[in-house]
Amino acid sequence: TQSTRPQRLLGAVQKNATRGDPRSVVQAIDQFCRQKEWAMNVGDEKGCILDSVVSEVNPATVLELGTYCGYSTVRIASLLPPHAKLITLEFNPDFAAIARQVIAWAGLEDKVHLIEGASGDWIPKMTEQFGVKTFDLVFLDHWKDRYLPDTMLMEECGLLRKGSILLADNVICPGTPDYLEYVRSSPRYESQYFKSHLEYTKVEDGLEKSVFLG
Ligand SMILES: CCc1ncnc2c1ncn2[C@@H]1O[C@H](/C=C/CNC(=O)c2cc(-c3ccc(F)cc3)cc(O)c2O)[C@@H](O)[C@H]1O
Ligand SMILES: [Mg+2]
Repeated sequence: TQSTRPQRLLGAVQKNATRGDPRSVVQAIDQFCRQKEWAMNVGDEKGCILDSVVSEVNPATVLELGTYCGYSTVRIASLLPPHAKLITLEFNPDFAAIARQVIAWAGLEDKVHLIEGASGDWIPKMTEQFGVKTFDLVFLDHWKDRYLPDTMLMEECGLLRKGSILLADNVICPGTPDYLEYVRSSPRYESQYFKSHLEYTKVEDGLEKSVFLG
C-alpha cells in the first residue's frame, strides 16, 4: 500500500537524523521538504523567528495548536528550560502517530504532552486535566479559521495572563484575516508582524506576535 507524506517524512528523520539530537531532526525534515516533498512545517526561515521568540519568552508553559508531524514541537521543546511543559494538540490520529515518533527520535518525549483531540474540546480542560493555570506562550499553526475562535476561547477560559505571548504562523499565506484584524485592533493586544517567507518557498508569509495585555 502507498505510504503517506508524513510517513515518508518520518522515514527521512529515521534515516538521516541522530537519535536524541533535536537539531539533526529539524535539519533532516527541512532537507526532505526542500529536496523531496514540500510539507506544511513552519520551516527553517520562520523557524528561526520562532526560536528567537521562544528563547526570549523562556516559557514554563507552552501550548501548540496543530502538531502535524511535530517539526515545530521539536524546535520549541529543544529550547525549553528543565521542567517546562509543552502541550500540543492534534486531532488527526495518523499525524499524531507520526509526530509522537518524530518527538521520540529527538529525545524530547519528557518535555512534550501530545494530546489527540480538537482544540475546542481540550482548551476548556487544560486546567482540570493538566493543572495549567495560564500559558506563557501559544503557537498557533492549525486550521487558519480556528485561530480566532480558539484565541477567544483561551481568553474566556482564563488561560492567558498579562504578558502571555501568542505567536501565529501563516498570517499572510494561507492567511488568517479575521484573527489578524482582531489582535491588531483589540486594545487587549500589542501585535508585531515578523515578515518572512512561506516555508521552503519565496512566497511572502510571516508570523504575528501578540502580547496579551490582560
Ligand atoms: C479543529 C481544531 C484543531 N484541533 C486540533 N488539531 C487541528 C485542528 N485543526 C487542524 N488541526 C491539525 O493541525 C494541522 C493543520 C494545519 C493547517 N495548516 C495549514 O493549512 C498550512 C497551510 C500552508 C500552505 C498550504 C498550501 C499553500 F499553497 C500555501 C501554504 C502552510 C502552512 O504553514 C500551514 O500551517 C493538521 O495536523 C491538523 O490535523
Ligand atoms: Mg503553518
